[in-house]
Amino acid sequence: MTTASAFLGIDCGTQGTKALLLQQDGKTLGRGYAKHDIIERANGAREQDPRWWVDALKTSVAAAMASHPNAAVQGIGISGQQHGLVVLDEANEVIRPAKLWNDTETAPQNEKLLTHFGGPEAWIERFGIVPRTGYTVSKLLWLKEVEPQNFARVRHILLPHEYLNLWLTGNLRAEYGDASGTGYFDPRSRKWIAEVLQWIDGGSGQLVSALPQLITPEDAVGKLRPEIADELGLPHDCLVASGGGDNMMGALGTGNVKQGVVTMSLGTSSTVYSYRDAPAEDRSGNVAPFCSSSGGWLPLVCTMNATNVVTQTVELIGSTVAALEPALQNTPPGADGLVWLPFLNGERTPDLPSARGTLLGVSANNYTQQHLIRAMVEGVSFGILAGLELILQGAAAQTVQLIGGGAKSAEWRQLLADATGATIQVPAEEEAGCLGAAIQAMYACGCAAGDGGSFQELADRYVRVDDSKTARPNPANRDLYRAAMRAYQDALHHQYPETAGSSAT
Ligand SMILES: Nc1ncnc2c1ncn2[C@@H]1O[C@H](COP(=O)(O)OP(=O)(O)O)[C@@H](O)[C@H]1O
Ligand SMILES: O=C(CO)[C@@H](O)[C@H](O)COP(=O)(O)O
Repeated sequence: MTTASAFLGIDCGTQGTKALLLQQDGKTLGRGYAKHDIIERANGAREQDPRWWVDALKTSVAAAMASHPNAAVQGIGISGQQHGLVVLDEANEVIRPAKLWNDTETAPQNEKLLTHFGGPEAWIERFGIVPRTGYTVSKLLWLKEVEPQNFARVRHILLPHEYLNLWLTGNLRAEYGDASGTGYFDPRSRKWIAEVLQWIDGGSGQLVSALPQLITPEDAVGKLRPEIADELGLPHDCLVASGGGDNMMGALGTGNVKQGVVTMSLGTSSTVYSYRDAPAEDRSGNVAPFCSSSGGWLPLVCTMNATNVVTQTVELIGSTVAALEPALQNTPPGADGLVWLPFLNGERTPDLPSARGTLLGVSANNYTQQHLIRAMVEGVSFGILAGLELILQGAAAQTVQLIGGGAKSAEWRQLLADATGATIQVPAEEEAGCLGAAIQAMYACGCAAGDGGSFQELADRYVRVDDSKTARPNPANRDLYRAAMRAYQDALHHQYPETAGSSAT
């Protein structure tokens, strides 16, 4: 009897790493999870040591393999939080903790980069992207200015999923999707922007020579290093796919590989994205013009404050995420006038890297824990719903695939359905980043090509909706949410007048 092939999809998110062991027939064989620490400083620094991700990968893979230690794992795909800067010396050793996608300490450096090359319009014309604080590029300039000794030691620059691929295979590689979030990669031509890197390193060539080799998202990075295969208990011929950014892998895992599909993720960040056959061009920088990891593009809007705000709020009131359900049931849309701008650590969209949170409209009749929870969920939601409008370019939302930790909340799903008028669907595989990474591993191993297939064919085979979680809009609530969203926008413009008139709000 031949053993069925299996694939590992691993998602290194901000709060933790998840592993999914999937049999080729679609059966889930196991899952694992390991939490990450995060270094947070009041100046906006958000950092993690890349070696923590390796430890979390080992723990989560061990848990996923626990009940099938002899699974015939043919391929691995790694999905990773985007934009983090991993810097390595000539021995491939980590020089300092990685500054993450939600680090706002580098806002001054981002401003310098924008200005030096002529502002947002000029960036779009010349490079196809407007860098926002959080993208990798400002972290490089920050390192040069603030830690010159560390900068001088840099020989390799990698993103989080690329670092894990290096650990697995020994190979330094990048693929288009995640590379397109660096700010030094032109998403139109799919080439590195040497000019920007040369300005940062003063023309020494240090940074260009530190770039990993680019491969297509269909290519593999290589085979597991034998000692790593032994440590993880995996076959020596197991292939490591290119992997990619967590949003690109989330797209594969939600069937977002053709035009018209919309995915929203409520993780530490909230994101909304929709596959396109042509590059996006948004001169404001609100819509990130990223490449997809399926041959096209993935315009995306990201806010920096989502389930991190949920976690901190429920902890503050000595509760758990279960508190969301009664709070949303027992309070009306608009939270009786309580508005929360949830910018705990600055914001990317709207472009307010130095912003902090604001509670407005506190009164005797809304000063309750349940109102606070509703105002928090509404604040997080209304921010990303403004992004949904940008992604849809004026079209009405019909159906949205909802993923990430927040998708677990039935009342939050209903709020999104009522506020948008769209049907909110949740994929049967909640860990869409893991599924997307496993799908990519299957692709790299020829599981689709063998059938003359494509990512679309694999998505058709493996992506399912969990109908029991579908939320349909209640028209009775639409006007209430319209008013609540207007109140949120008014509060935003009041607090941050520079956002008035911006399309991201
Ligand atoms: N039932 C729930 N309702 C609302 N939020 C939830 C629920 N379950 C988990 N979460 C939130 O989701 C978070 C994890 O989201 P996740 O998408 O895994 O984040 P990341 O990928 O950034 O690590 C948790 O920390 C928690 O705040
Ligand atoms: O910065 C972005 C997208 O541009 C974030 O979406 C990160 O990719 C982090 O993702 P999560 O940890 O929230 O899943």
